[in-house]
Amino acid sequence: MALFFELIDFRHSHHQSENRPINTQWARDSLFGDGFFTTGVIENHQLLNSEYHFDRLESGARSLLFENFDLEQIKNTLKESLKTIDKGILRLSVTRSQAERGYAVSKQTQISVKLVVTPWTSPLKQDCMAFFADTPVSVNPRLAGIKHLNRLDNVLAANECLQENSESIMCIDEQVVCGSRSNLFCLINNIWKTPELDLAGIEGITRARIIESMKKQDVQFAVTRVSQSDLLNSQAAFVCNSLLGIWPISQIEDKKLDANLARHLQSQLDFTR
Ligand SMILES: C=C(O[C@@H]1C=C(C(=O)O)C=C[C@H]1N)C(=O)O
Repeated sequence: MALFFELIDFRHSHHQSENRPINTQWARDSLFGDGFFTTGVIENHQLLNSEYHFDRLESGARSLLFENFDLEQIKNTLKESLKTIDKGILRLSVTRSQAERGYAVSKQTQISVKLVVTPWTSPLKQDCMAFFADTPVSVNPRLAGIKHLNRLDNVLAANECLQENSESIMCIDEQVVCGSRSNLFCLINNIWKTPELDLAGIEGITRARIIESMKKQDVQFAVTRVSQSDLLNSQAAFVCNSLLGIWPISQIEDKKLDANLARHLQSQLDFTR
């Protein structure tokens, strides 16, 4: 496949750096993964669980020091955009560009928001077959929890999945953190445990909604350290994300799990995506 080359020569730009037009600035998403995003389901012209998505965007802007981040403008633009879109999958990405090169964020940055909508695809009918990824999850307490644009560890872990209904479980040494594209819960001694995300991983919207439902329904749960041995010896487990909802795991490595216990929880919580 032919390569696509692009040469950008800023040397003779007549614009002073502070007011260089956006199309001649350094786009920091492609250069450094500088930005954050959210992925959600559009139904009846609405972003499902929108408040959770907006909270995530607010948190990402705060954590990555995106000054002058205007969430209200995003909400209004999204509302207008969805007037012509009744159903689909939304990816909303936020990044910034600037005239100066280098890692440091300049005083004059231009924030840009990209909305990409793709057709809705129903989740798989088969249960999830999970395995421990060879790719470790990236550890950084300052970035833990944020759905930032630096997802190469997830990319490599997702590429380890050889079947459509498989999910690779990303770890820090023996500690389970998340799936390549999901969060994880497992049932141990009748307590649903989900890994703490203080060092790595993404605080998923679906994970947050499940925890809230568990609190309301008085289902025993814990946000805690989960070892690979804990998961292998669990009664049941599932992964979740904004597109999958709850996806029961029927096998982790060569250990069979009771996927019906995850389905029972789903009906107990009356949880839909
Ligand atoms: C990476 C995106 O979204 C995440 C990835 C998946 C996936 O790979 O199936 C699904 C939902 C999100 N956790 C994205 O570009 O939307």
